[in-house]
Amino acid sequence: MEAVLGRVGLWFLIFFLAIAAIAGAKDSAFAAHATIIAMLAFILLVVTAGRFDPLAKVQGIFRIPTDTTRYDDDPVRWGVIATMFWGMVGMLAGVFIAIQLAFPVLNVEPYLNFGRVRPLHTSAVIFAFGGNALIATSFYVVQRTCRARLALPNVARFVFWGYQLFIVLAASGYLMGTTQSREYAEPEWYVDLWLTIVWVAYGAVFIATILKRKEPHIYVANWFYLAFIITVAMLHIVNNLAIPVSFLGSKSYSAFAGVQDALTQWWYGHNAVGFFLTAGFLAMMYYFVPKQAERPVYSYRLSIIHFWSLIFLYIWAGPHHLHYTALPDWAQTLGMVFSIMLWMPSWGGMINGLMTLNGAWDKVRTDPIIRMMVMALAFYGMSTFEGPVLSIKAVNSLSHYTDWTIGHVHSGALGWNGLITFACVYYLVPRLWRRERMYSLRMINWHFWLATIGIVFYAASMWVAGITQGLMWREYGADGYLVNSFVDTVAALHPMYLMRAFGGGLYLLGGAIMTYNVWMTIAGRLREEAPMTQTPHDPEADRPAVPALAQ
Ligand code: HEM
Ligand code: HEM
Ligand SMILES: [Cu+2]
Repeated sequence: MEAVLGRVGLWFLIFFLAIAAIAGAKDSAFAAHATIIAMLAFILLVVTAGRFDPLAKVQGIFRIPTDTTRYDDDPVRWGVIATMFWGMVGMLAGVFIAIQLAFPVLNVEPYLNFGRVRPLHTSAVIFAFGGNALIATSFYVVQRTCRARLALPNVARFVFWGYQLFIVLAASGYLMGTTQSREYAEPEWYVDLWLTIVWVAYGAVFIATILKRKEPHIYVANWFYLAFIITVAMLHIVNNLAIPVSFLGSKSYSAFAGVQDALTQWWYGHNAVGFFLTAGFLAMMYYFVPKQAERPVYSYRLSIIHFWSLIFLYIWAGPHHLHYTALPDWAQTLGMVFSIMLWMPSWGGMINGLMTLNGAWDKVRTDPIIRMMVMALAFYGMSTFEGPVLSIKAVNSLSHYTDWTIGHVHSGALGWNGLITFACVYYLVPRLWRRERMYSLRMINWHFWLATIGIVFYAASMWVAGITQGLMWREYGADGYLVNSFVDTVAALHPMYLMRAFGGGLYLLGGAIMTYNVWMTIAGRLREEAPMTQTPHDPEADRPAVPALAQ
């Protein structure tokens, strides 16, 4: 009873403070966010006071089995559902902005213009889709590899819900036009503070679980998760150092200015790629690829070597985003050199993943989940080859500001992050909901092909678009004047933008098939379908020869 009263008091306090914040708000976005908090606190207040358990309802709708195993998997199940949900939102936003670039009339002012939906897309896919996948898989993996139940179970639940609140505040903020204008870190100061609290809690749960492990060894996947959690905390805090104009308004000013600010932003931005989109996803690879292939990791020694070299090199490569800017020349060259060196540890990871399939390569033909993992690793290898090439100053003078960068981003994002996440979800759902297998393996195969063909359309059209742009911008006539105006290049890109939108559409369609497949699996259904392999065989030839002779 006292516990209930205590929680009612807490929600009431938050509700009261939020109402006060609405009353004193300096701008409408801050007031809107305070309203969201007030509504949330009010709902939780009523729910707690009424002793009504909405979580039980949610568990029922998603048929979440009550946990009787030795592992605490509820936050993992919610995380998988959140991954699917935000993935669809983010990809839908991606397709929408892709179509906007082909047909500018679709810029619906003010809420759905390109400038507001673009960060919605990038944050939804990276932080909401990727972030939920990382949190969910890390909670799953750390328990298995440490043979320990999740430490601080209540904090783990706070991490999940707190992170969803962060996503909602960030996304709604973008649509209302509040932004710090820092790429991949657009949310304003109070949303950043909230994320800091959630992230520290996340680190606490993860580290505490490792500390109570019953397995003496710390498996390499946990090293990657740990590097991801700690480094992202550091990046997030430093990049977002800012002074709010008012404690009741959304506007703030960065602690840095000029070229220092630029360098801080790309130290952050580049390492968001290195530690969020790479180290975290390599952790997924190190657990789920060996599991699905039923083979040990190819080389444990290689995993250690490429781990340390990856984290040491990544942190210095940020200046490759600032070639030919006010940044000192030596710093640009430093960024370029470290980027080229990064090729090796990156490929170390890819090789370790691919070679884990040694002796199991036939599974690429028979197992659509393995096939997806192999394609993810192939794209990881491709984008980490392309990256060092783009970092070379001579290449960057052509590629920078063009769609080549966008193509590079998406071969990594769609090919590597997207495909490895899908494969992990396909691995997890039957296990988490205790089903025999996914509802349909053939649908996984469809998803694989739609996604792969979609990426090919995306990357190929952006290479052509980028090089076209780059060459048109630097074309001089005999008179010494530029030949093309900017709008000429825009017109030239139209067909490429249509192809990109088409490719993105295929990728999204694959995601929709996956959502259906996951939904049906959770509902406990199994699709009647022919097996995935139809290797022709002669039944006569299979009959043992000896009994025939004995006749
Ligand atoms: C359905 C698939 C997708 C489509 C159609 C799509 C489309 C787009 C478009 C049109 C842009 C803006 C490009 C520009 O400003 O010229 C963009 C940017 C971006 N997208 Fe996607 N996207 C998709 C999926 C994803 C996924 C799954 C991720 C990450 C996991 C991702 C990460 C990014 C990033 C990081 C940027 C910013 C790139 C930069 O600033 O250089 N996208 N996307
Ligand atoms: C060895 C690894 C890699 C290196 C050296 C590298 C290098 C680069 C370079 C030189 C650029 C262009 C900078 C510019 O001209 O503005 C770039 C952009 C980018 N790369 Fe990579 N890349 C690597 C791997 C990846 C991977 C695996 C991903 C995604 C999963 C990725 C995501 C991005 C993003 C999001 C941008 C665009 C940033 C922006 O301007 O908004 N990179 N990268
Ligand atoms: Cu970079």
